[in-house]
Amino acid sequence: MTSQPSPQLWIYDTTLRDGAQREGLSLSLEDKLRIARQLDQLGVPFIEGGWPGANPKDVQFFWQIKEAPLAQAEVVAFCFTRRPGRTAATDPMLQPLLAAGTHWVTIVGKSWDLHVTEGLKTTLAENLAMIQDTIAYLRSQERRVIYDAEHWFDGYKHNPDYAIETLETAIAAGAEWLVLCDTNGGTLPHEISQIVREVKQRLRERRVAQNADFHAPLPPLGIHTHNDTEMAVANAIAAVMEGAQMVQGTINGYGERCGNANLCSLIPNLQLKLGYSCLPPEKLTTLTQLSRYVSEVVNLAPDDHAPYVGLSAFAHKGGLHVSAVERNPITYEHIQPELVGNNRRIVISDQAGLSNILAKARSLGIELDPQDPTYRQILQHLKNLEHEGYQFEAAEASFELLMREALGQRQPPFELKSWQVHYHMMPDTDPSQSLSLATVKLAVDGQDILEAAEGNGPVSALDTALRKALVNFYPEIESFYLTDYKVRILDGGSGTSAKTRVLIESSNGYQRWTTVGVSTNILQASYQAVVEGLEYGLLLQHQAKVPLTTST
Ligand SMILES: CC(=O)SCCNC(=O)CCNC(=O)[C@H](O)C(C)(C)COP(=O)(O)OP(=O)(O)OC[C@H]1O[C@@H](n2cnc3c(N)ncnc32)[C@H](O)[C@@H]1OP(=O)(O)O
Ligand SMILES: CC(=O)C(=O)O
Repeated sequence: MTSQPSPQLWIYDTTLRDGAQREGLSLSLEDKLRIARQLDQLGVPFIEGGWPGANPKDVQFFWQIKEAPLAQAEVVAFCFTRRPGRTAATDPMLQPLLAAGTHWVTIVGKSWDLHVTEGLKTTLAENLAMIQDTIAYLRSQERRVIYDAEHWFDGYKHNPDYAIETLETAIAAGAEWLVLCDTNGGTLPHEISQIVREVKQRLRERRVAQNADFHAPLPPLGIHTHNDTEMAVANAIAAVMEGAQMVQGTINGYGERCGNANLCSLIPNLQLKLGYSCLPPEKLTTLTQLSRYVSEVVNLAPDDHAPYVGLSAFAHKGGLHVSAVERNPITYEHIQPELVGNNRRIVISDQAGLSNILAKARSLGIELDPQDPTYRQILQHLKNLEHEGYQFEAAEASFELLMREALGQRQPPFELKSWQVHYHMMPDTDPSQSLSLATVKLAVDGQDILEAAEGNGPVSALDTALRKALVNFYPEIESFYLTDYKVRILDGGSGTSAKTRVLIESSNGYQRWTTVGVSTNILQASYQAVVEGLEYGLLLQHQAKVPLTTST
C-alpha cells in the first residue's frame, strides 16, 4: 500500500510586521535581519518583512535583503490599498512598496462595510475600486499579490454579500491568495469553520452565475487570526480543516493586543497531529531553539509554559508522573519532545517521589540502586527543607550539592569560620552612596584567611570579600558573576522577623546555575546561596565533578 503524501501548507510568518505591533516589542534593523535569516533557515516559505514606506527601518530592511538575499524564503512587503480618491499609480504608499523589490506583496483591504464608511469615510463602491486598482497596478508592475481581507469574519457576519464582492474584486484584479483575517480576534472556531465553508461555496456559485466553470480553480485561501479570545491557533486550524492552505502567524504569538496565532504551537499541531507538511521534518526539530532565539532578540522573557517549546512543556514534577514517564514517556507526554527540539526535564520539589530523585541522579551521571535507603533519606530531607521554605526546582545546583553531601561526596572548597557585615549610612546622603563592609574568616586546606571588602550593599560586600579570600586558591573565581538575585518573603505575617528565601543565579560566562538559601536573616540566606554558588561554580570549573556513585 502506498502512503498518501502529506498535504502541503504554506507558512507565512508575520513576526517582523504584525509581531512588531505588540506593545513593548521593538525591533532594530539588525534584529529584523537576524530573525529573517533564522526563519529562512527554519524553512518558512513566506516571511513578511515589514511595510516599506511606513518607517525608514522597514525601507532599509528590504534594501539589505536585496543586498544579501535569503536562501529559500520569499520576503514579502506589506501595504494597504491606495487611499480613496487617488489612483494606485500616484499613491505615495505604493511607490516604496515597489521599490522594496520583492516578488510578492501583501495588500490589506477592507471587507467590512462599517470600516469603509466609518474608517475610510468613503463609499462601498470606492473601496472596491481601491482594491481593484491597487492589485491590478501591482500586477502590471509584475508583482505577485497576496490579498489580506481585513476584518473578514466580522465583515462577512454584517454584510456577507459585500464582503464576498471584495474578494471577487481581488480575484478579478489578479490576487493569487485570499487571506481571511480575523483582525479583531473575536471569532470562535465553529464560526470560522462555517464561514470558510460558505465562502468557498459562494465564490463557486458566483462563478456559475457568471457562466464560468464551477470547478475552475479559485485562488487558494489563507487564514490570519488574532488571539483576543485565546482562539488564534484553534481558529487557524479550523480554517485549515476547511481547506485554507496558507497559515499566517508569528513566532511566540507576538502581535497587536493579545497577539497573533503562535506558529510555535500551530506548526507542530498541523504537522505532527494533523499530518500536514509545513516544514521539513528535520527543521521542525529546531523550532524550540528558534522560539528562544527570537525571544532573546526581542528581549522578552520566554514563556516557560508555552506548549511544545517552553522550558516546562515536558517538565515532570509530580512523583507519580515521573515514575510513569521513567517507565514509558508516552504516559505523560503527548509527543516526543525531541520532535520539536525540546527535552524532558525532571523537577525536584516536595511533590517528588523516589522516581524524581533517581531520574535526577541519572541526569547527573549516576545510576542509583533504588533499594539503597540513602535515596529515601535524600527524598525525606528534600521534603523537610522544602517545608522550611527551600525551593529546589529553581535551584538545581543546591540540590546537587545536597545529594553529593548525602552520598558522602561533597568536598567544600573552604571552611567558614565567621563573617560580619556592617552597613554605614550617613543621614541625608544618597542611599546609593552608602557603603557596606564585610569581613570573612575562612580556612582553605588548613590555612586561615581573613579578608574584608566594601560593596554598595551588604550582599555585594560579602560576595566580594569571599572572592578576595578565595581568589589566590581558586583563580577561576574571577570569571564568576551573579546574574540574578531574587528575594521572597515566606511568611509575611511575621513582619520584619519573617523567613526569607534567596535564589541566586551565577554564571561563569557559558554556564548558569542557581542556588538557594533560607533564613529569618536575609543576610544569612544570601550568604548561604552565595557560598553554594561559588562552591558549585568551582565544582563545574574544576571538573572536580567526580561522577557520583551509589554508596552501597
Ligand atoms: C490589521 C493591520 O494590522 S493593518 C497594519 C496596521 N499597521 C500599522 O498601522 C503600522 C504602520 N503604520 C504606519 O506607519 C502609519 O499608520 C502609515 C504610514 C501606514 C499611515 O500613516 P498616516 O498617513 O499618518 O495615517 P494614519 O496612521 O492616521 O491612518 C489613517 C489613514 O489610513 C487610511 N487607511 C486605513 N486603512 C486603509 C486601507 N485599507 N486602504 C487605504 N487607506 C487606508 C485611512 O483612510 C486614513 O487616511 P486619511 O488620513 O487620508 O484619512
Ligand atoms: C492584516 C492583518 O494584520 C489583520 O487583518 O489582522
